[in-house]
Amino acid sequence: MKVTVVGAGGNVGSTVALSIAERDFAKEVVMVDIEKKDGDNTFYPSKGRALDQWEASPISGFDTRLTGTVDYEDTKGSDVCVITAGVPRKPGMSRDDLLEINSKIVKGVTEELVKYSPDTIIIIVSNPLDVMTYVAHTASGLDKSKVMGMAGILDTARFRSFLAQELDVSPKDIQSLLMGGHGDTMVPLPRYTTVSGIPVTQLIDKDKLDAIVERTKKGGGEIVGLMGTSAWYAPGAAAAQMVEAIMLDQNRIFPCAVLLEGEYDIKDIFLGVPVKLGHGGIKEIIEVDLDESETDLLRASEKAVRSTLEDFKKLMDK
Ligand SMILES: NC(=O)c1ccc[n+]([C@@H]2O[C@H](COP(=O)([O-])OP(=O)(O)OC[C@H]3O[C@@H](n4cnc5c(N)ncnc54)[C@H](O)[C@@H]3O)[C@@H](O)[C@H]2O)c1
Ligand SMILES: O=C(O)C[C@H](O)C(=O)O
Repeated sequence: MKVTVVGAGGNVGSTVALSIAERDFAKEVVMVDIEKKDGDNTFYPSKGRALDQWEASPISGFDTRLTGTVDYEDTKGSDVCVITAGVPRKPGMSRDDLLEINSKIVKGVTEELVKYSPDTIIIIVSNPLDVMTYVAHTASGLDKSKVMGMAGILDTARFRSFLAQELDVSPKDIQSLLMGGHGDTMVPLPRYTTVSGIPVTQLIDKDKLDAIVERTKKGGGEIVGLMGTSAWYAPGAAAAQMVEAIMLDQNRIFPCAVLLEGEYDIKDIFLGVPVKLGHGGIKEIIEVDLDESETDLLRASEKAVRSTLEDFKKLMDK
């Protein structure tokens, strides 16, 4: 029950680590980041954040050991590794603008991780998400069931939280599905959204629902506009939920970015679809019926991700 989080000296990574610790199912969370120089000083953000979080254990009541490091040897034998290493976007940027810098980081980090944990499961968080998951899969040599991207849980959580606010109901009672890439072309699916089993379309006007769908698609950008950098609380909780589902073999159904090989008539890219998560990683890709307009939206999202993937391949050829 060992988890590694790389990029854990930063915002999302440290939140993933704390969220895992607070759930108290893992024995150990190793937090990796690089050292930072400032003049004559050298700082170790992953060690600092790990120590600060471990000091919260008596108050929050968890046993999960949090340790910080810059040495991959300490990650040896990890069951699950979460990669949040990379640069977040700033206002005016798209996630795709991070392609060049983050692909180098994710490739390097993945190679280090599999050196010490050749059977691990990898969850990618770094953006642009769908292509970074492709990069990690290629660099790791791991089976496709063991490499996945976190985005759909976050995006559906945004959709669910906005609906809960509009309907004045508990967010816990809203279930939803969302597919496609983690960008503005993502495809929230109101037809697969219910409030305790009641189709949401029966509870809310079409205009209001359409506005909430649009807000969800731009949910990441809304936070960037407010903070000058991207979100971490909801993304951190979402990645921790995936780790928990895998390690406790919960067989939970979540939308995750996975390698498609013909499912939904899509091949050779990572894209968000519903999957069953448990021991071993992705146990099953679930194919749901989509109507014509939903299929068109998924195709458009596939096209957008494919275009970023082509850009990545061109970078590799340079
Ligand atoms: N998938 C999602 O839904 C989602 C949500 C939020 C953020 N993100 C992405 O997650 C990434 C991290 O965001 P953040 O807000 O935590 O940024 P951050 O700057 O706070 O943290 C990133 C950390 O990565 C570290 N890092 C950089 N290069 C590294 C390397 N080679 N090895 C180890 N660590 C390295 C940095 O030192 C930094 O501490 C960004 O790419 C962001 O776009 C994705
Ligand atoms: O929006 C971003 O750049 C970060 C992340 O993908 C998000 O959706 O919050």
